[in-house]
Amino acid sequence: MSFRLTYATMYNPPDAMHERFEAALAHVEAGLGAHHRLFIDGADRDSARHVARYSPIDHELRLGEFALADTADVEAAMSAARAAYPGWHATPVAERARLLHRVGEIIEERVYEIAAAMVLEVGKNRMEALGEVQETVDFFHHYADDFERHAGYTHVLPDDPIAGFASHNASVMRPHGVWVVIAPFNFPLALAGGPVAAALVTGNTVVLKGASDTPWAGRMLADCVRDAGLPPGVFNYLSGAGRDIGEALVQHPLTAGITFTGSVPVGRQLMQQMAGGAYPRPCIAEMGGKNPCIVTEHADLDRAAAGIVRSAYGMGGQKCSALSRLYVHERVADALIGRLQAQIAAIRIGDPRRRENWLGPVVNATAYDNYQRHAEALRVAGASMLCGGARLGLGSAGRTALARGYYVDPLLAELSLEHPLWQHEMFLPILTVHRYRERDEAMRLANDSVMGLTAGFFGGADEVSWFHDHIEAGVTYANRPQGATTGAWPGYQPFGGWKGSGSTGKAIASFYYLAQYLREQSRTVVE
Ligand SMILES: NC(=O)c1ccc[n+]([C@@H]2O[C@H](COP(=O)([O-])OP(=O)(O)OC[C@H]3O[C@@H](n4cnc5c(N)ncnc54)[C@H](O)[C@@H]3O)[C@@H](O)[C@H]2O)c1
Ligand SMILES: N[C@@H](CCC=O)C(=O)O
Repeated sequence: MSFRLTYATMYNPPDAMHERFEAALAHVEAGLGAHHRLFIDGADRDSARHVARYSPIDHELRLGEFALADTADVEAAMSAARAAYPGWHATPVAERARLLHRVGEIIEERVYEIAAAMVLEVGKNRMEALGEVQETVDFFHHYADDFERHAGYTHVLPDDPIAGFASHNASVMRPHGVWVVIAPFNFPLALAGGPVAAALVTGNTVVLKGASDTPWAGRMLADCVRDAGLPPGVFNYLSGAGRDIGEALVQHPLTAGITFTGSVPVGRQLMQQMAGGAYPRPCIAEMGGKNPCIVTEHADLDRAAAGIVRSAYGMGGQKCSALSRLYVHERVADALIGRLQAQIAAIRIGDPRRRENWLGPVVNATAYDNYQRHAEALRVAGASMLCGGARLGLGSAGRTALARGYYVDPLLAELSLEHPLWQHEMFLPILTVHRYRERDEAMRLANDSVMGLTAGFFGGADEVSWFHDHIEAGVTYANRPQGATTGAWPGYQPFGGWKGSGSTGKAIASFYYLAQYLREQSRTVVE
């Protein structure tokens, strides 16, 4: 079987992938410092303000100058998207799908260059970056195929049973208009590209806003959409701060619907705003996680340790799916913790441009300071610090090679259950552990969160259905060493949260996803 990159296969790629990545990285680094603009109405557009951005790998590594959109740019993008809407939703489904497949092909042609830029911009390692770009490709193809497979969701229904009349019925799904996509920093391409593809194939036009820390990824997506030849105004890209242009987009009268991916507080605020106004407008909000894993006394502990370390510390814990709460049966707790300590000690931390480094920096100074704050809170609370707790980069007494970036040690701590950090999404490489006695206690604790995104389980095969029946989470994994709670891939694992982690109960790339970008019209015509 030939190699197919997913988050589950990325641990063992062929050498050729590394070689191609390294060539692309050299090419991207040679072009650093360029000026990046917005993309509105089919054209690159300069803005009144710009910001110089630096890499979290090295605070002196200047990535480039990035446009900061203002309210005039918001107006221009919204007007362009509104003007393009009638033509785009009248475009036959097959043509829209063809154009989206073309975007997917272009992203795939650029997979190494885009991944190299994302290593620099986000600080993720090369395989995580390559995975994210390939995931974006798959989103474009998946949604284009899915919409065609559903024949645009049009259903002809039986004629009314009325004597003397031919009364024909149909259910037709129609787009909403201008769809705003607001993306997070941690998957700035995939979690922009996925919703953009879904909104476009269903006939909406789009204004995308990237996160403040990651304007480059969104701009690279805009390049691919532009080069695929979508009509002007169908897709528009803005970069800038949430509080400025994010709010302006949400409050804009032309905004017909939103897909937001980000933190719980912001998501809930946007949901309220979208429910207010003249009438409620759809808001797909994919939000945070505080994801648990249960390990029973029947678990394969080597498998468990591998899955736990990958999910708690991969990408520095900066995944909504990251594992942050571990509940282990007391009879196997010491054995598991010993394995975790050994694996954590073997993690290579450092410049993620280098093949050998698995863990790069956290994304910015705020995350770096939060790590110190949380580590200190754990110490003050008397937690048993089993691994880590130190900052290794900027301003620390740490290793010189790391001293210019936001590097931190993976932290593992045994913590009393009363501590508030069991409830708080830290979004950092920090895992807290509790030893339980009764399986039901572990389940009660795992479900003791307002969030319910992903959950992991390691135990006997005869315990798996108990886990599935009782866990309150939208994405579940049993006995998976490739990732206890992380690593969903379009077409394999639909991805969406329960409780406070998601607003719709329908997962990304699921059978039910695209319908959320449409509104139903019942049509009765009497001859
Ligand atoms: N459920 C999922 O699929 C998923 C996926 C990735 C990330 N996340 C979550 O995202 C968070 C990390 O990402 P982040 O730090 O970028 O999140 P964030 O909530 O800080 O920002 C997300 C986006 O919202 C924008 N924004 C912020 N305030 C806004 C406002 N008032 N109005 C409009 N837009 C605003 C930001 O600029 C950014 O583009 C974590 O909580 C993580 O769990 C969830
Ligand atoms: N899709 C990714 C998580 C995205 C959120 O940050 C995973 O499944 O690990």
